[in-house]
Amino acid sequence: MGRGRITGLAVSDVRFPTSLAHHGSDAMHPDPDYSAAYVVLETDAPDGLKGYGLTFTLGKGTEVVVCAVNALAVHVVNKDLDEIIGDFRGFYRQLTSDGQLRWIGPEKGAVHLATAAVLNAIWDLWAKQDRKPLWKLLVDMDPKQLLSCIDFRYITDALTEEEAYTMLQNGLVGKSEREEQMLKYGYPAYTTSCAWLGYPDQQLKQLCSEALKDGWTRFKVKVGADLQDDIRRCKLVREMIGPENIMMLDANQRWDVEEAIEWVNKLAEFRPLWIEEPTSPDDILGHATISKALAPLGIGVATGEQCHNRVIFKQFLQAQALNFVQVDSCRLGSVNENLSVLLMAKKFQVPVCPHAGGVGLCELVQHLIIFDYISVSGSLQNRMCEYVDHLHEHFKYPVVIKNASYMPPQNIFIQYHHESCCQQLIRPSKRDFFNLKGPGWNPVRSALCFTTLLSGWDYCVLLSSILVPSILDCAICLPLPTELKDKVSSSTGHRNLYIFQ
Ligand SMILES: C[C@H](O)[C@@H](O)CC(=O)C(=O)O
Ligand SMILES: [Mg+2]
Repeated sequence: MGRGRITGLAVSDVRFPTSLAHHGSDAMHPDPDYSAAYVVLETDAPDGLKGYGLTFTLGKGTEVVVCAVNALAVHVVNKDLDEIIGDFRGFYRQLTSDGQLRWIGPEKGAVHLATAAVLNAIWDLWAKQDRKPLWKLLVDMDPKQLLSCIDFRYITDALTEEEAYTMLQNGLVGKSEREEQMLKYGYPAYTTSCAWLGYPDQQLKQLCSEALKDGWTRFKVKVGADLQDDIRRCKLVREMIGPENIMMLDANQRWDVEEAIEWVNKLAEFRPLWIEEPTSPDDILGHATISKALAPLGIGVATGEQCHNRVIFKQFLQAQALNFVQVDSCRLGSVNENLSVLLMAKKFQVPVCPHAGGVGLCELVQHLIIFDYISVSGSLQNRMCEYVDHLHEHFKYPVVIKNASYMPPQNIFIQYHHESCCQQLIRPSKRDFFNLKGPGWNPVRSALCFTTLLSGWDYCVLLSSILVPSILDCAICLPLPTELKDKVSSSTGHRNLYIFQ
């Protein structure tokens, strides 16, 4: 029996007000609202099978990506899944080389983010129909079929399909032992959740202390806005984690090239393993200059979360401009394009340490990096996957972290979205409401907040009663306090902030 047909595509603009608690804040994104353009593909399968995919955004602009997803729908709806999977490279090109849409790309920007969300949902369907988690679908896949999903256009001067095939064949040696190892110990991770730039020192110290108790040994610290603040916070973290544990820095594209070199030299005393995104993600030669200048200090350069396609990564690798490849599972053209970057990184012998600072990114990228270890890199040396501790409760199969490692998902599904979860995704949990409090919240203020909903309010947040939390789940419409309203509207950029549908 065939895999059926895609009969419908729905896309939601889902936002979480993480900026109000400074979660995810950095030197260039002080107020991120972790958000997603969330795609649901319906099929004519008798069991009503659906595919779920997302791409990650920071709030404003999600509506643009949603429009782009709808613009791509013409290539997706009424398509036969067997045809897609049977020529996945061709389907990838249909989405990325639409004769008109490519003009607002190509393979970058909102259309490429939208392509990622749609293709992630296709991979979700494939994994579900084969009743395997995505990592296992990829590990078990015949190398020729795996390569048939990749568009090698523009990268054959760095990696040919034949070279990639040889790599995958070589990767068969020791594969089952590495799979056993992953099932037993998981994939090593590092945490960014202790040291977002907007966190006060007290919160940073408390989170570091908790993370150390939980077994974390690798910590990423946000830097780049103020040198003295960076020195103070890096000193604090290094003192908390001790000389043996690993620290990384992340400047989120804040500096010019020379400025980056000078600034990192002044933070070298804290012995960071890498400086992440020291300058523009478009400046490949700039990264090469920084990498060369910092090499004598033993500080590597990492980048990738805003590198929009395989061609950029190809040039970073060819120019020896980075020491750590940080693929973003939802920015590149889904699994298809991520595979090409994993294979190029292997060829250039540069470790992949994926980006995962965003809603849903951990849930997806764990599959890619576990596959990478088992079937491509075969090494854990200088390799680790980012973990951030935000919003996992909204996923039907949230990531499982044990001893600071990603445990391979065992469920048959791709583990990151399910319809009931979709409702949750659209509906922040009480925890998100409490996050809405931001610093200085107290029960008195929440009590003052209680008023009946006046019609015409632009902003409201439906939430269960916070007087008797988790018992009375009656939804009470509440107006947001003015200062919160201003902050939220400034972060969302449009007047009608509604978090529910
Ligand atoms: C705005 C995002 O939270 C960003 O700071 C994440 C990031 O750079 C990372 O996780 O690395
Ligand atoms: Mg980063």
